[in-house]
Amino acid sequence: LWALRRPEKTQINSKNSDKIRDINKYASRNEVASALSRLISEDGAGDWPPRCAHHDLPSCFQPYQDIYLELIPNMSTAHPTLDDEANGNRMAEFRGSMSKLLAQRVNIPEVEAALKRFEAGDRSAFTREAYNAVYCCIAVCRHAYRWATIPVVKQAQNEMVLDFPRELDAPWPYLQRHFGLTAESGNNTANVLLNFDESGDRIYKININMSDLIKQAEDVFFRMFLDVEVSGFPIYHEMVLTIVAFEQGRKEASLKHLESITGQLRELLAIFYNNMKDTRISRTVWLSYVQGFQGWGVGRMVNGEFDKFDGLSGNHVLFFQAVDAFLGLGRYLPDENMDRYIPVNQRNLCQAIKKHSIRDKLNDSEDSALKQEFLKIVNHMKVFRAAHRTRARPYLEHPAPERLIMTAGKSVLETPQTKGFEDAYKPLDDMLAQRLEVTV
Ligand code: HEM
Repeated sequence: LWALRRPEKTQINSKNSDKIRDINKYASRNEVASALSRLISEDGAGDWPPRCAHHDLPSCFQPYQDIYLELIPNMSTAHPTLDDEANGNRMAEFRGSMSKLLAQRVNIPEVEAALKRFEAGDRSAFTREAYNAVYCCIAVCRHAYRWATIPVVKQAQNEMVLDFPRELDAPWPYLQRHFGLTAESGNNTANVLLNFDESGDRIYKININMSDLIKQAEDVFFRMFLDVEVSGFPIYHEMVLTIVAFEQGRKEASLKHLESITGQLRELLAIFYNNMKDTRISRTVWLSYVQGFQGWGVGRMVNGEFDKFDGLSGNHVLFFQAVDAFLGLGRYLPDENMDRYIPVNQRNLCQAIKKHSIRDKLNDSEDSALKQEFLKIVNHMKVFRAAHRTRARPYLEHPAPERLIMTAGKSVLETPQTKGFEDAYKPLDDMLAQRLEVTV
């Protein structure tokens, strides 16, 4: 019956409507507009950031949401212990309860049949916004099972391969195929961007019964990533207009659009400057309570070699990839990581932006105003990268004796040979320094 009640919405009904119409108008003539239009209609379910129908899940997926919401209050503890056995017991208990409830309530053949119908193009089964909600839900359930206790503890970090309940494995390949990704872990789109409903409330929180300090750190941290894409959208629109105007020889108009990007970029980066600080996101709790859930660090043996997947990183964020492409800079992530963690429509958008980047077509004498404007954007990005580098470190440096040194995006950094934080963190800090250096 629910199939009858949920026709796919094609109508655009958001504050972005005018811009979306504009983008669609250029889509047949311009590759960047076409890639953006596709991202909006497919991954975004008609908008960007993507729409997500968390309160309207197809019935066979409802148990996953119920189980997450039922179990998650038990996941965090205010008193992490260094006792390996006690931690092992906590993990076993959480995983045991989750496996049991999933087995009792989820009907795997129904789940797979619904995903198969969607894959075959049948949108009567569920809408794109419901599909987005399913993606987020299964991804966060997998991450909850992966860590089983927050703060993340060494026992979980030391696992190399982890068997997931069938209910969590069966839908994953369909979802990853749909978004054009290969990782067994979640990613910034699945776990963070899609984790908001239409009113902007975050659905799958991590620390339910913890202190206000922890809850605020969690809320503010994840909200930043949504807000970056909210402010990013009008910039993507202006990127299209800058490129289209330039390609049509309307350089004055192109400059106006570029100037608009510079102004909006300043506001977007303020989201980062205003929030990534101790008073908003406490350094005393971020590492232990906020970051760990989004890590991964397990994998599988492939042809005798261990293949490990990583968790989430700011490097997944579409906006920064798009700006780099617009500036004509090389990519930060290697191909393998793009294919694993970045949805294909986001990859294609950045590729189209890079291909049509107008910066290297500018002529010294005629286009100096455009050149100058691009330099302003470069400077904003340099300031962001320098600030990100100095602000990230104290969060990662904070003591968390229950765990090994780890970032969510690069997994455990520590080996028996590692000599403390400096030593473990150096390669990552070097990557950030290197990225700052190539931002020219
Ligand atoms: C406490 C919070 C944060 C920490 C500890 C942190 C740490 C790091 C580290 C170590 C890297 C390099 C390794 C990697 O690629 O994964 C990185 C990359 C990156 N992070 Fe963060 N990050 C934080 C928050 C953020 C936020 C809020 C954003 C954006 C809204 C962000 C955006 C990026 C980007 C775009 C990169 C790729 C490198 C670049 O483009 O310069 N990070 N982060």
